[in-house]
Amino acid sequence: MLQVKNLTFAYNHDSILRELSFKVEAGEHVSIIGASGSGKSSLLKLIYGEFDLNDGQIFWNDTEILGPKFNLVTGYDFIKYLSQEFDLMPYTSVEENVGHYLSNFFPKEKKERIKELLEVVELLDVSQTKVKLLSGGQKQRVALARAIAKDPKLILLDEPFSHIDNFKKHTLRRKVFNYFKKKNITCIVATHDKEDVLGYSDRVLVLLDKQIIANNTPKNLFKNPKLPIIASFFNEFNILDSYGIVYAHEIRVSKNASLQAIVKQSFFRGKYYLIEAVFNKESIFFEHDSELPENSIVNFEVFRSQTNET
Ligand SMILES: Nc1ncnc2c1ncn2[C@@H]1O[C@H](COP(=O)(O)OP(=O)(O)OP(=O)(O)O)[C@@H](O)[C@H]1O
Repeated sequence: MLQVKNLTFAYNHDSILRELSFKVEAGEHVSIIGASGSGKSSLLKLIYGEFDLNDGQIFWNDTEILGPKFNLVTGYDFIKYLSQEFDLMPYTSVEENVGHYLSNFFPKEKKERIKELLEVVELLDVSQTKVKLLSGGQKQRVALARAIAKDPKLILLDEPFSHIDNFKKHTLRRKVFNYFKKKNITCIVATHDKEDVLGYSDRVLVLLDKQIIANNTPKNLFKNPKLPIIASFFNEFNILDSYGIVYAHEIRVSKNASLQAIVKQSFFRGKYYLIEAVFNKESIFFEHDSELPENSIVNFEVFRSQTNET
């Protein structure tokens, strides 16, 4: 189990993270979300032991994670950290990069393991290619395979699929996250992408103003977003008097409804249109199954299909 106790950290004078405390159970999948600059990457680096804390402690079971003041070599064998820069060996092949930390004593097993890893990240076809010739997305997948090569106990991923195209992203994400669950690898992911969270994360930590302002399941956060920053992670939303935060999918056009708005624009979104309309002199957004004519008046109501939980 990972335990973060009262962590405070500053790069310079002002702290960027203040008195953070949380636990992550073995095998759990936790996401860290928050605006750009809220400290997600820094928190992962601190858990990895890359910096010294100003205050507080981090433990993996009984081992205290210590920074460079106490360790000559950064990091611990049982933790892998995949940063946004991939840190690969450009002039060697994909296979050699992935096998870099694997023992050479058992060449047959090593080869099989590399094959298994390249299957997970879908790179078998470029196994002999030099890394410098790969695209950004392919490099990210090599880095991912290398990070999981020795089955760490804890893996820290910083926006792990950010460079990967949408064709691959869905299957890759499924394969990688399922692999962690199967191997009971604890995983902490800093992400801006709700697709990394929904359906995969057991819990989400929300960073705001240097602190964790929510620590809950994706379902509870989605159903009951207490703050705009949480709602905005999941969908377009509005703040309406007497309702509070209302997602775009919680507004329904209905002839007999009492609220009225004037349509400004319809945006095609695939399965639906996102409609921008003016209500009480402010823009509101809602989902609708067809385009609506500009300047038409629509009656709408707020409906919430799910009961909110805390
Ligand atoms: N090496 C550094 N030295 C000084 N300040 C830094 C350093 N790295 C990050 N910061 C600052 O710390 C704060 C948190 O940065 P961090 O990269 O952890 O945020 P983030 O939430 O991961 O952002 P993003 O989502 O854009 O990756 C920012 O104000 C950033 O400018």
